[in-house]
Amino acid sequence: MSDRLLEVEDLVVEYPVKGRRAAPLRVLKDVSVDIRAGECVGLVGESGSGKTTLGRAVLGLAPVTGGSIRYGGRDISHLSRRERRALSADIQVVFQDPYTSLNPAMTIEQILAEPLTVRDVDRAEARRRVRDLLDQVQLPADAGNRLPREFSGGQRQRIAIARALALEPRLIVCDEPVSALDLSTQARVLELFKEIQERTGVAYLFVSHDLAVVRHLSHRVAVMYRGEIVEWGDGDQVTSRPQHPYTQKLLLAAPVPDPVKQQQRRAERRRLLTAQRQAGQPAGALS
Ligand SMILES: Nc1ncnc2c1ncn2[C@@H]1O[C@H](COP(=O)(O)OP(=O)(O)OP(=O)(O)O)[C@@H](O)[C@H]1O
Repeated sequence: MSDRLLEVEDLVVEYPVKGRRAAPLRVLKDVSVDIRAGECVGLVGESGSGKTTLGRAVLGLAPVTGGSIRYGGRDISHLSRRERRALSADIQVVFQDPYTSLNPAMTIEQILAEPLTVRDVDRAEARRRVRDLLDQVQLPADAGNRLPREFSGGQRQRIAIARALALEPRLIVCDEPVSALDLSTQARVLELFKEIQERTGVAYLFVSHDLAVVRHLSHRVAVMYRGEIVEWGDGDQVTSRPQHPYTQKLLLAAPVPDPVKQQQRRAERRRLLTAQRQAGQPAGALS
């Protein structure tokens, strides 16, 4: 049996375009990637490259027009609503914006208990589980009585993570979960993601435009460019010694705290762009 939890093979996602003869917009082109149980796979690429669409396809929220997505060996590319709902205990999501992803009218306890009570967990048990979830994301027990607006961005993202953990999923699609946070909050929330993964063995598909964020967590990394995966492999290899010119540019564009290193990278980036221009290659989106 395969040790793959999720297998995406030759995936194509297309959106219809208005106009009778217009060809559909092909957003993902034969994308193949897989995630093992307990693994973090980072998905990087610039804005519009198709990262979110891949995450949405895994969640059943994007139209799959070719290829397949298998979870635990079962094809989940075209599930009915009922089948998809049953799968939501296994595959969860944390969205980018902690300000819009939590219902502002519900208390934190109601938000965290909802997925449990929908599945007939009794109220006393749900209350116990909510306390445990708050503890897992390092929020105090009395946070349950409060509303989302009473929390900072980082705390709200902790609540969103707790909600995703409520049903003990095996896979969480994390769609830019730290990019709306300031740098020091980002670091703390990333540590939390890491700690949860080590403790629970949950797998992540971790979407980010920021190679530094992905490097911190990912066992393997896939790099997307214009709807295709251009590089895919071991996280250290891809983020430190990338082979594809697009990944090299992505790496060189990442901010570096050390100004000397930053200057070296700028010089290296200029050399790379000049070499590409001389070789007659297109400069690419990052130039
Ligand atoms: N519902 C939709 N209908 C039509 N086109 C769409 C739809 N959703 C996404 N697209 C297009 O698909 C392409 C990829 O978008 P996607 O959001 O997956 O990129 P991304 O890499 O996640 O970018 P970002 O980092 O900005 O979120 C874009 O050109 C986008 O305009």
